[in-house]
Amino acid sequence: MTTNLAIIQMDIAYGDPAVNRRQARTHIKEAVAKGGEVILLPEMWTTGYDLSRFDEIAETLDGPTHQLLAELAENHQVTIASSIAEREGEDFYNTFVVYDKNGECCMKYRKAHLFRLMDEEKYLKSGDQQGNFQLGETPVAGVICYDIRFPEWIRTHMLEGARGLFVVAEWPKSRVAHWRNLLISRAIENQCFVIACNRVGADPNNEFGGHSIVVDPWGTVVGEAGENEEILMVEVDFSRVEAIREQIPIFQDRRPDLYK
Ligand SMILES: O=C(O)CCC(=O)C(=O)O
Repeated sequence: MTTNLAIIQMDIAYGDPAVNRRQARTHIKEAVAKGGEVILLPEMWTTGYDLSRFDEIAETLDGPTHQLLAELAENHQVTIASSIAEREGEDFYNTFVVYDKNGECCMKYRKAHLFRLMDEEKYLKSGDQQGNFQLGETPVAGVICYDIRFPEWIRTHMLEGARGLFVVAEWPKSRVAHWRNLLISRAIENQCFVIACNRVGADPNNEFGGHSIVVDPWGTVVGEAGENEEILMVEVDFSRVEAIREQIPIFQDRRPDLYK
């Protein structure tokens, strides 16, 4: 059975959640009209990296963005995933959330590796839980941007049985070659689908690179966006993962007695 993915590669209005919610609503409706069943938006798409204003613009998990995502997921019977600037008391997190077809938040993952180059560690707290979840019958996982530089963290999710890795990002244009190579490597070494959404446009500090991408468990790029706004549509068959894991059984051949 196949799944239709819609990856919304959008620009983000810096520090303006109301504008971004309006844009996202339009993009999500277009993604649904194109047949998207699982819809992915970029990292912290409501706020961008306006970290010093998080006191004003980050949301609790029942805030307006969450209400919007729950409403759209339920009304259109789709799954919607992305990360949102989360407020909990006086603390802030970069949090991956997934809304299922019932409009329920079925997964919450707080970014584990904070990215110093963009000052995340000065404003945010890191999470310490994994991002595994179920997409219907298929076990998958979600991580955020810089997390993909930590293969051991991705492998930890794969050892729980994940067959797909969803990645949301605000990855700068200057390192798009790293983005592509890291994502392709994570797909090959874990024999899983990698489904990654980056933003485009610029904020006061960075220009962002786009190139949202879907890589299959053999490491082949099966869909890739350019450097402008677009909705990347890709159909995937998660059962391919089993076939490739049988062909080259790396999970059986691991030597955890030699390494973690
Ligand atoms: O690792 C990188 O080069 C980019 C990471 C990043 O932009 C982030 O985690 O927000």
